Amino acid sequence: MNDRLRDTAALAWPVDLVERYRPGMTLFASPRQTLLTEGVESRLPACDPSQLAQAAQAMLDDARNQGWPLPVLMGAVPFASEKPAELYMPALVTIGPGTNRPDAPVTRTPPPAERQPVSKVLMTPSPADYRRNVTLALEQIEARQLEKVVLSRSLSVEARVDLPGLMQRLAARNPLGYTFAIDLGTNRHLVGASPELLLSRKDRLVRSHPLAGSVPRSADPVEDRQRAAALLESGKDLHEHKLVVDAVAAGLRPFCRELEVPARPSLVCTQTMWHLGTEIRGELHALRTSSLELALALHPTPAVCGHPTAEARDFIESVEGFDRGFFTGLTGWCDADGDGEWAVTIRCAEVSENQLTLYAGAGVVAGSVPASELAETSAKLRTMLGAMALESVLEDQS
Ligand SMILES: C=C(O[C@H]1C=CC=C(C(=O)O)[C@@H]1O)C(=O)O
Repeated sequence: MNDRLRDTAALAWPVDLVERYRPGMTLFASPRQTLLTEGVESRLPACDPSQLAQAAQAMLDDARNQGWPLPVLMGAVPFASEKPAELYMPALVTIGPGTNRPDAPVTRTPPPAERQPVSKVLMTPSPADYRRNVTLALEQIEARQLEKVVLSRSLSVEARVDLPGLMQRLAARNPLGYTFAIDLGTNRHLVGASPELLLSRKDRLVRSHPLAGSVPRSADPVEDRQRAAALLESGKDLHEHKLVVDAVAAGLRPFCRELEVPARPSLVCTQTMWHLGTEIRGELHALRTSSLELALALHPTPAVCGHPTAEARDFIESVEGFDRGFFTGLTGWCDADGDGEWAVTIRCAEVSENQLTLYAGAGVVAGSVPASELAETSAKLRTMLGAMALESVLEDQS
């Protein structure tokens, strides 16, 4: 085997790869498989965004022609896909089993997060401005300018992050989701634990698992189950969800000879949230359509932007007050055969030396309540804050 690709599937549990992660590497752990990469062989040069998937495929084909057994491209595409993506072919890829193996722990007991002093907490927009943004969105919805828009906020904190420990805790808490740490260069990392699959491709089989319509979990088990049951019956949330499912199905249909779209969503839960989710499966017409091409064809879905897309994007730009960067973009990998997995970049943070920026958003449709959307974004922020013992920063902010 070429020494640039190590396949440890027969030997390792995901635990081994997650524990081996160090800053500067890239980790992408999913129920299907875990990839840990080191070094950068080549970076995809900036190109016309409409040519991104073709440029990526050309780079992977070149590498294969030079004798690599199965070249892989990893990285992240920002929310605004006209901005530069961070996609590269790693020098060394280690592939291990996925996190969804009942016989295999995702991590041994992860090291506990150490409490630490935090300073300079900045929320953009402020909680009051976020509620005001939701009210403005509801006016646009009432005036039929929009049907749905996803509004988010960012939280910057000055704090030091122990990235290896954080990745072990996130992976242990997110065995059915997508745990990632992408090296963005110059000491910056994009890290997260996303519950949402934008697109996965294995041979002709494609899968997408959009989530939309959510409620925070409760510590009281009875109340927790009641909230989940109410979500499944909520007309507002079912409408918010259907907009996403319809868009994903419409995006995949031209590429697929068969597409299965369940009529009703099911419940998906994380440590902090209940979501409505629908798993969509399709069979591709043509094997040359890569996972990256499919993922870019779907992006941005109404789970992160809104409906209609262009109007929602303009509204987000006019009120949100910060650059989303990679948040609500896509993160994952694609190999030279076109197989790959792309998660929606949510429940995430950008980490640099001693600065941390976290993000969370919520879908607004007719019937949304500003205070509930604010509470939903706080609960979503707790995915990352909880894994860093930083939940207290929300106390004065939500
Ligand atoms: C934009 C986020 O969540 C999306 C994904 C799942 C459920 C969502 C919702 O119910 O609003 C959002 O569409 C986020 O977590 O920051």
